[in-house]
Amino acid sequence: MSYKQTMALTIAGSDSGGGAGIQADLKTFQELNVYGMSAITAVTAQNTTGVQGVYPVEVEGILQQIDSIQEDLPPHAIKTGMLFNSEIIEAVAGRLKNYEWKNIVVDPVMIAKGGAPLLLEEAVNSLKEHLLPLAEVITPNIPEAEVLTGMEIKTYEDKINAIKILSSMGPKMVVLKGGHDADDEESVDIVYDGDTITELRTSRIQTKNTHGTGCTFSSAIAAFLAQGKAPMEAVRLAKAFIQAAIEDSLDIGKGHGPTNHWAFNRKNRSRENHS
Ligand SMILES: Nc1ncnc2c1ncn2[C@@H]1O[C@H](COP(=O)(O)OP(=O)(O)O)[C@@H](O)[C@H]1O
Ligand SMILES: Cc1ncc(COP(=O)(O)O)c(N)n1
Repeated sequence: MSYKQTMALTIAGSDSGGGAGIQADLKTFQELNVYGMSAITAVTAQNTTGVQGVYPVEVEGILQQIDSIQEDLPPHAIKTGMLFNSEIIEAVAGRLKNYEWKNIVVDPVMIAKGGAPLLLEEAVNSLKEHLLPLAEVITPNIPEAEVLTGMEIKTYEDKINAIKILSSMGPKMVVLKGGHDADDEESVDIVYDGDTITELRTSRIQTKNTHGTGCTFSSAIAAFLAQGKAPMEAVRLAKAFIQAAIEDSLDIGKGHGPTNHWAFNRKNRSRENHS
């Protein structure tokens, strides 16, 4: 019997603690029945309390990983996470363009939850100029959207203005994530496809265990795109995936524990068993 295996690639940094970065991405792909591949851009020494070290991989080594994948295992979707500096961003963007890869999700990772920089300041313009225009979906959180647009985002009106500026930078869809609005009773992600604004609302879960939420969310979007879902549907499903993963987050480590990648399937299975 022939079976089309869906495949996705993450181009991102490694989190030794397993909760964010490449590790979160591969766990998400696996849970969503998507064969996961990785091109590692940087190795971080990291755990739930913070980032203890950052070691970028040489650009040649990053490109070789991408070339090896393209030659033998072309992906149906790609997600980018931590890219660290402008040299890496421009090299990766060059390959994405040359290989004409579709279904690119760009998570513009800048700062780890504990405050450690995962992107150098000098790299912000490269991100805007070279990577955002290639994206099907970008997923900035509010601080990242402030850096990318150069504006302060406080009110709902600010969010809508920022989304429109981000959209003018070239991605087909912008998802402005609401995880950082700690006072809000809901976690509201605002989606803009260049035409319509859609709000995705879920109840805010009171937990300190949110390490890797952004990585997990963006890789879930990539997995659903790889499966052939339309972008809006992929974002809606990813929001359900991350909600379940935070609801059931893992209270491990001394700091911000990771989300639970099994939770979405477990929830769906128990729903099926009860119907
Ligand atoms: N406490 C929470 N309760 C419910 N959803 C959350 C919570 N924190 C984050 N999210 C969701 O997780 C996803 C990632 O958002 P966010 O935490 O803002 O990203 P990042 O990790 O990049 O800062 C978004 O869909 C957001 O709405
Ligand atoms: C290697 C790596 N990449 C990304 C993040 C951001 O994590 P989050 O999803 O919590 O914003 C991280 N902490 N480490």
